[in-house]
Amino acid sequence: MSGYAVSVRDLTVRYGRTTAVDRVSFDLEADGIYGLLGRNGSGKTSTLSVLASLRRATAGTVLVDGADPFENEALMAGIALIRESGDVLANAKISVNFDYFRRVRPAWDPDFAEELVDVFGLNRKKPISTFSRGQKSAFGAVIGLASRAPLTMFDEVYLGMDAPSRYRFYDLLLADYAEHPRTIILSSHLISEIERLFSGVVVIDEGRLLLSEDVDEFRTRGATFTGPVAAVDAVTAGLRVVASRSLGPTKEVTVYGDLDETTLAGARSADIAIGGVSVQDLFVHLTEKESR
Ligand SMILES: Nc1ncnc2c1ncn2[C@@H]1O[C@H](COP(=O)(O)OP(=O)(O)OP(=O)(O)O)[C@@H](O)[C@H]1O
Repeated sequence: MSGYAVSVRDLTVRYGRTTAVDRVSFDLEADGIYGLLGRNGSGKTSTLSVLASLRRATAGTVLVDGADPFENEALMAGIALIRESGDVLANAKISVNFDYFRRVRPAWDPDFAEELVDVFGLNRKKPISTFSRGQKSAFGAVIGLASRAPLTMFDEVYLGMDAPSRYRFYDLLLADYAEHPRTIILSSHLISEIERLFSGVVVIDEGRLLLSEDVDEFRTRGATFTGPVAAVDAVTAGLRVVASRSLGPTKEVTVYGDLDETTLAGARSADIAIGGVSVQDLFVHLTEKESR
C-alpha cells in the first residue's frame, strides 16, 4: 500500500470568533515526509483534525486520495492522526490496544508493533493510563508506526519523549518509511531535530499559509557564511541576517533572500565558506513578529 495525496483548498476553521485556520491551501504529493510547521496556536492541530475528519471545516475543501474524508469510513481506515492526548484505550493493556488497532488498521503490522514495544521498553502488564508522559508518547509512536496508514500524521507526539527515545523514533520512522513509503506529516514548532526527515515543508503562521514547498527549495531561500569575523561582517553588511554565531575568530552568519553575484564573489575571494540554511533558522525568521 502506498501513500495518499493530500489537497487542501481555502481551508478555514473557526471556533466561535476565533479563526484558527484562514483560507489555507497546499498540496502534498503521495509518499513523502512533510513538516507542518508553525508556532504555538498557529493552527497546526486544527488543520490536522480536519484531515483526520475529527472536525469539519468551516469553509474550504480537503481531499485525501482524491476524496473528502469526512464520514468516509473506508478512507478513514487509512488515515491515522497520532496526538499526545492519546486516542488509545487508556484503561487497557498494550495487547488489548493492539487487538483493537489490528481490527481498525488494514495495514497493521503485529510483529513490528511488538518489536517497537521492546525498542521503547514499554510495560506490557500495565494499562496505558499508568504510563508516564514520555511512555504514553512512545506508545503513540508505536501505534502510528505499526499502523502503516497511507496518511500518517504525528501531532507533536515526540515532544513528551526524552532525547534517546526521540532519536530512536526518528530513525525508526526513516527506516520504516524507506521500506513502506507512505505520506507522513510531522507537526512541530521544534524543528532542528526533525528537519533532516522532511522532503517538504508547509509553514503556517497565525492561521495563514506562509509557504509550502520542497525542502531543498526552502533551504535555498537563504545562505550561511562562515569565516573570519571582519570578512563575514563585511560581506553580510546590508543583508537580512537571520542568525549569527561567533566562535573565537570565526563567525557564522545566516542570511535570508536571494544573493547577487557580487556578494557571492566577495565571499569566495575572502575565503568565506558558503553553506545552506537550516529549516529551523528560516522558520524562526519567517515567523518572528519583528521580521514582518
Ligand atoms: N476547541 C477550541 N475552541 C476554541 N479555540 C480553539 C480551540 N482549539 C483551538 N483553538 C484556537 O485556535 C487557534 C489554533 O489552535 P491549534 O491548536 O490549531 O494550533 P497549534 O498550531 O496546533 O498550536 P500548538 O503548537 O500550541 O499545539 C489557537 O488560537 C487556539 O486558541
